[in-house]
Amino acid sequence: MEILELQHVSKKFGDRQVIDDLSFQVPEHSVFGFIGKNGAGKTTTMKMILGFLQQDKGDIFVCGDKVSFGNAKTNRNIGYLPDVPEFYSYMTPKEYLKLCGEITGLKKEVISSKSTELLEMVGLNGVNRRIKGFSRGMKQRLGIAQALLNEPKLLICDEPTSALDPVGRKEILDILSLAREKTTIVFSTHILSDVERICENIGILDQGKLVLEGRVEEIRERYRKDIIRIELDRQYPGERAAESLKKLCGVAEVHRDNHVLEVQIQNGKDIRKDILTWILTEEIPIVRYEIMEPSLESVFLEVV
Ligand SMILES: Nc1ncnc2c1ncn2[C@@H]1O[C@H](COP(=O)(O)OP(=O)(O)OP(=O)(O)O)[C@@H](O)[C@H]1O
Repeated sequence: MEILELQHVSKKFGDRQVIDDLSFQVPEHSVFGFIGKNGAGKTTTMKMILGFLQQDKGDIFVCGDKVSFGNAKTNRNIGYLPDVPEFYSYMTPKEYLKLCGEITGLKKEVISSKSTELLEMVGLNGVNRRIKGFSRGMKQRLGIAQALLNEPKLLICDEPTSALDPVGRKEILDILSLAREKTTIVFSTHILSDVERICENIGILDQGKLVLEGRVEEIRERYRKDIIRIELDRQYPGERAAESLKKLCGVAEVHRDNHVLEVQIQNGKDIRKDILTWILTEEIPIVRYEIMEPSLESVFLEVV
């Protein structure tokens, strides 16, 4: 089942077309990376999904129900983590979750057990300090616990890792990986290594249009460039190896950076075995032989 579906959504601010005929679907229990440069339209899209902003054209469905501007009905299925979550800073995490649970009408026992479970999950159980002294990472973790309190079917996170250091980012990504067992996650970002770590599906937004969408594995396969990287022993003359490789049938180009050769293979040819045979027959001393996978970063730079 699709938890989120956008159909031909468009939005203008004044004369500026910020979202342009945007359509995508997010299947249940997946993590969808919504990628785009600053100003690409990610936050605008999230606000329309939450019914905070009205689109000019198109429809949005959450768990099959149509989102209508200003009506919070579909938001009962959504947990939202804004990029900079705000809290009552004089409260402790437990007090804050209790307040949130009471506002949304959860039963006392449910609030207590869910708070303990979620604070445990985000590594804040037993932290009885006021939120005021929390680091950014701790605030993001508490924000995730709060967003999951109502057991939403969809968790929307707006740039949850952008302001964090590598340790804080890893903590958030680990927590989101755990949360995906209970919910479906859409998270916006421009940090592509984060996406590679936890997303099955991505959509790349550029100037309000979705320029690429699909499963990460399939996209990598589609953008594979058939490059083989060979690292030679430093004693061996790299130039001689490069010249010899260029003569091999099926090699399109050889780029050399000192003792590292990058071999571009002609389209559609599979000469991996021939290169290995060449290494053996020419007695080329190698340190490493690697078939290069395209990174999402290189794909991103190619499509935007
Ligand atoms: N209320 C508004 N009125 C006018 N223009 C707006 C409004 N909100 C956003 N914009 C413009 O729309 C464009 C998309 O903004 P949006 O915040 O959706 O981008 P984003 O992808 O989330 O970027 P960032 O990563 O910087 O948050 C930007 O050019 C922004 O200046």
